[in-house]
Amino acid sequence: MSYSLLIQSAEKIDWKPLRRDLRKLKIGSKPDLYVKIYQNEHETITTHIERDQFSPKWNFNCDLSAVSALHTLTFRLYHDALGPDEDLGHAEVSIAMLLDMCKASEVTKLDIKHGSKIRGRLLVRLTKISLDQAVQNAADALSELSKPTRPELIASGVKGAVDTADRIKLTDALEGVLSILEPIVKVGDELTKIHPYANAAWKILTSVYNAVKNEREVDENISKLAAAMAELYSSAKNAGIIDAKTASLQESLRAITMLTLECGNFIRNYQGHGFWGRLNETVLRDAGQQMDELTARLRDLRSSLTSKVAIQSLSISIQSLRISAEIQRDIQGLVHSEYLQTLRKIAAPGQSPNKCLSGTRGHIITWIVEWFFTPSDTNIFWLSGVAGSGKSTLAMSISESFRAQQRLGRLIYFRRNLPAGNDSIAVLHEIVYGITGINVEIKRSICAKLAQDPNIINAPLETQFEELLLAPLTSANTQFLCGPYVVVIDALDECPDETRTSITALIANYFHKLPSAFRFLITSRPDPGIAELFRSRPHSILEHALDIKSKETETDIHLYIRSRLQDVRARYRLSDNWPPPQAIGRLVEDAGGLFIWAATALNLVSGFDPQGRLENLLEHPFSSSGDLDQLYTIALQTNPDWQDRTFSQMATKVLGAIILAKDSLTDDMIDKLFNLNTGFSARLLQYLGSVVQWSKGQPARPLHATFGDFLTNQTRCPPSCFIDVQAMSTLLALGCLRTLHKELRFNICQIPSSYLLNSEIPGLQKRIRELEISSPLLIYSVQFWADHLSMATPDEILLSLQNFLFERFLYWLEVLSVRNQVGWAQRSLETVRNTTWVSFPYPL
Ligand SMILES: Nc1ncnc2c1ncn2[C@@H]1O[C@H](COP(=O)(O)OP(=O)(O)OP(=O)(O)O)[C@@H](O)[C@H]1O
Repeated sequence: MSYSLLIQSAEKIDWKPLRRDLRKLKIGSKPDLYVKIYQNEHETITTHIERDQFSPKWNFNCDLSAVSALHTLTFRLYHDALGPDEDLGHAEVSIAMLLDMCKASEVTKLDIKHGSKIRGRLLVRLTKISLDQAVQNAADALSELSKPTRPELIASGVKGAVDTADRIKLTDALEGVLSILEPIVKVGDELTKIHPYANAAWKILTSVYNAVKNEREVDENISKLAAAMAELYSSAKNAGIIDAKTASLQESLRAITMLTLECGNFIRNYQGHGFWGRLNETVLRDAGQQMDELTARLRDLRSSLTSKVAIQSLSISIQSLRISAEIQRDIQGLVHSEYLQTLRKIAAPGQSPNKCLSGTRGHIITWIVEWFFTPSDTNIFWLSGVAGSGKSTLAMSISESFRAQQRLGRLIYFRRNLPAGNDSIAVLHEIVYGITGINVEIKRSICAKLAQDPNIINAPLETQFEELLLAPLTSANTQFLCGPYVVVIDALDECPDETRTSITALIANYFHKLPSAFRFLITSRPDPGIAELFRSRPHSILEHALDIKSKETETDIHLYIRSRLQDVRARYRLSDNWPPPQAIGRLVEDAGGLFIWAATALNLVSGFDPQGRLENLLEHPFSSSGDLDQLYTIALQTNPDWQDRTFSQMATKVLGAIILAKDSLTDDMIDKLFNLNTGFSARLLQYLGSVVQWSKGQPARPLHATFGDFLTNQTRCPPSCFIDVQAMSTLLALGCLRTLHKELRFNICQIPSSYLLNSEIPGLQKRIRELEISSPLLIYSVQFWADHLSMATPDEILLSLQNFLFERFLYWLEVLSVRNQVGWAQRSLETVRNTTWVSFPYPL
């Protein structure tokens, strides 16, 4: 029996982040919610994510089939930023019961419970689809697709005529699509959000068209796929979508061009001009399945267009179709996920990069997207660029667009203050984990390897690369990989020295061995070590440096500044003739092609008194364009007290804690750490909104890594705010020690989680979680001690701290009633003693 399920929305979800989750979340953000649906505990389908909402509206439709109406449906609610391991709550109901509930009122409400607490309500609707209806749907679709476009040729019955007719049908359909796509491509930059996809789709279809024009044999099904594409375009044209005057129509057009890109790519591969290798029986069977899927997606999109359904649900239906088909095939999903949990993950910092402002970077995005879609032996694109030129933002946009197309689009990004442990194995595992989502065969093969040899995850890199990545991707059953699948590694230069070399070597020496359908985008500053290794592989690595002096960059920065100033004007209700006409041009000139300059300048202007701030900025004589140091100096001096020596000494400590600490600290914690007057850090930070992300009571973080570069470099930064890393580290360490002593007198403390989370002592983790009540500063202090102290302080202090910590371990064990585990405590202390003390973010 088939059912149609609608996950409409959720009513105000009652959720607050736990302290342990804070570092994964953006300050003040609302949750990014999605729902996973399980049928009798088997994961069946997942909605898309509705970001930043307590009352998300998914309007997500899907079909379910179930053997029995007694099957249970479980709806689990997740927050994307917290990962898939723990849900926020769930609702459970049998199919029969839900059908009954939906009879009375179309949409019904289900309580989402977390333990005994009701977190909110989920609005869903379940209806039966009758067999007749399903058969009728299928028959309609079939008859529509089988309509011959050239009846006279089909009817002629001459041998070979079917091939010829199919070729004509295919070329006709392609001509039809191309003639509609061409004007979109020509309009170009006006439709910048659509343009990269339309352009790439147009190029692929043109190459397919040129190739099939002269081919004798064309598969009948390929002609049907092309016909469905042509019909979609003709409907879109009739519905006025091709002219795309409004934002929602542009979204429709984007969905259409993305799907066209998929279809064009598929036809090209099928006809033997793309990524696939030899066509064997397995490949053909999989291709047939994929062809049916694509044809169905085209048909769905078309019928949605004609019934004028909002485009949001269109793109959702595209996604759901693909996801549901994959998931349905993977009946062992739950078992597999157990094995996959053993893979290591890159510890990602809370703050992910932003995406490019719509309309900017169109040229380079088009170029990279096209490059990804063009088969070649070179499978790594290395995008280098100076600090603040916009690499991370570009990386985020590209990975997002490939993720949305279900082409992996995995983004791995490094930031200086990341905890240790992001080494080449973690990167490899992250990719292995990512590729399990591509194809069930790959997932099975990786899980089988992990099941058969659980210790593989501790084997040398080469063995793991071959067995966990290369073998699953090149095995007979997985040759059919319709690339490109894209992995983006951002800010490679921000890995600490000891891991950067090994990760760069992994990329340079191993990635080229992967099937050509796997493409990598690596971004970094032009670091000499990275450059040397990458340039030794010219056949597999294409290098491109972001040009900050180019006309395109200037135009993009112009657009960015204009758009942000418009926002400021609207926010402060300024007059229509603000900003003055020369202002934008002058800011663009001063930015000198550096996005970070423009972003910081606009942060400054958008704070208090934008008119005055803009005037100040325009009056300032910058010695050269893109002079970030002067801009940062201006940003600091928005607080007039910097002239005062005592103030500047205290303020430098606060900035030092923000720049150097691995874990972000709140204003209160910083005050305590340095024994400052309560509220000093908060008063300082409220002036620094253009360079530090912070709000009262929340952890403070530098908005960009270049701010730390500036403050810690004596030649760039004024003496009053220069941070001497070595001296500041000692101060921080001593501050931690002092605070630790003070706090210990009052609090039940917590053992540093990094030592205990892997503990073998039964029940200990649970006890620790229960005790997670005391002082975040204490936790920070101990972790800080463990991570940093020995680098900056003399041996005696280190030794006394180690002994001190040992005492504390004993104390904690007592608190946790596991005192007899002294042996374990001693081992932990050994771990502490043997820790390599080199994980400091800045070289000392
Ligand atoms: N296309 C864009 N649209 C909107 N904002 C952008 C764009 N490019 C960059 N920015 C802004 O400029 C700032 C700097 O960009 P980004 O962090 O991407 O530079 P980067 O080259 O990665 O710097 P670094 O080498 O220091 O890591 C970002 O904070 C971002 O907000």
